[in-house]
Amino acid sequence: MPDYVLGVPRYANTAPLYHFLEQGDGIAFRYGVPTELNRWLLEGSVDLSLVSSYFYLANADKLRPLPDFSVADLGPVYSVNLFHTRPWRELRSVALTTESATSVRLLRYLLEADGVEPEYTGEQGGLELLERYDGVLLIGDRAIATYAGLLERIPESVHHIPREFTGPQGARLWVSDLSMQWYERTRLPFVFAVWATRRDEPPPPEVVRRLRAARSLGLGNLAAVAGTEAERLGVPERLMQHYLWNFRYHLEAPDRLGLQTFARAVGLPYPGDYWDV
Ligand SMILES: C=C(O[C@@H]1C=C(C(=O)O)C=C[C@H]1O)C(=O)O
Repeated sequence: MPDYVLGVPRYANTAPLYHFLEQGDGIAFRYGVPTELNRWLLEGSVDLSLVSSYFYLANADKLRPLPDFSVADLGPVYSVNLFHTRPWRELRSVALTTESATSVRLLRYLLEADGVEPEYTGEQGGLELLERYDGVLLIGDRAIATYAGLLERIPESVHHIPREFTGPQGARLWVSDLSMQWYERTRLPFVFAVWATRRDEPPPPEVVRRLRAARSLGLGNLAAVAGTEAERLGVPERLMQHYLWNFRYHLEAPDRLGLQTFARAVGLPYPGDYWDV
């Protein structure tokens, strides 16, 4: 039998889900950025994948999620950030990460809601893009590493997260956390990703059992996961721990409501049907 292929973004924020999942015994991983994984799942080159929530919603006629897995947050996420050198309401040009489907759509929604309509350009890169754009949207490892690089010291509490910095050439640099903005508008969690399969290919229960066991181990040993990821990214371990314990990995009722509210916000249907597994 060929291996059952899991699509995994190699991001610190997903590591608690797969750090303790062994490849082998019928399971293989394929790593990619979310936009690649989205495509691979539809094309059939992965079988069960973490996919961008927006991509799932836009393709809900073809995809179906697991009932109890998410990459979500209530309030700040720290790694889905618009870094900008002009105030939010005065943005004219924004460079968008090409790694994400969800955060790109979320940013557009949030800016439109405030009557802001900059020109958007897909770009790969980091803060150096601010030489050419008023803002740059980053997600995942690049976003958390960039944010960590700006911090002078590690905040002691989630209530003390600096949002204003001095950027290149002494200019003001703002960091807008999109999940926090979503929370301020809706008071709901924001779901960034779900595990999904194609609708005609139910997930094998044994694979789901192994995923759940791996998540239990990952969350139960978060310090170990954070240590590995902090070293990989070169960010302080305490910051990585703080970052990871803030995620919601279980797609609970408030997360589903957040997902449904996001669907409505962007004009997509919310099927709300999950695998019974
Ligand atoms: C919160 C994040 O979650 C990720 C964001 C995704 C997206 O925007 O498409 C997809 C997978 C998640 O792991 C992040 O990477 O910062």
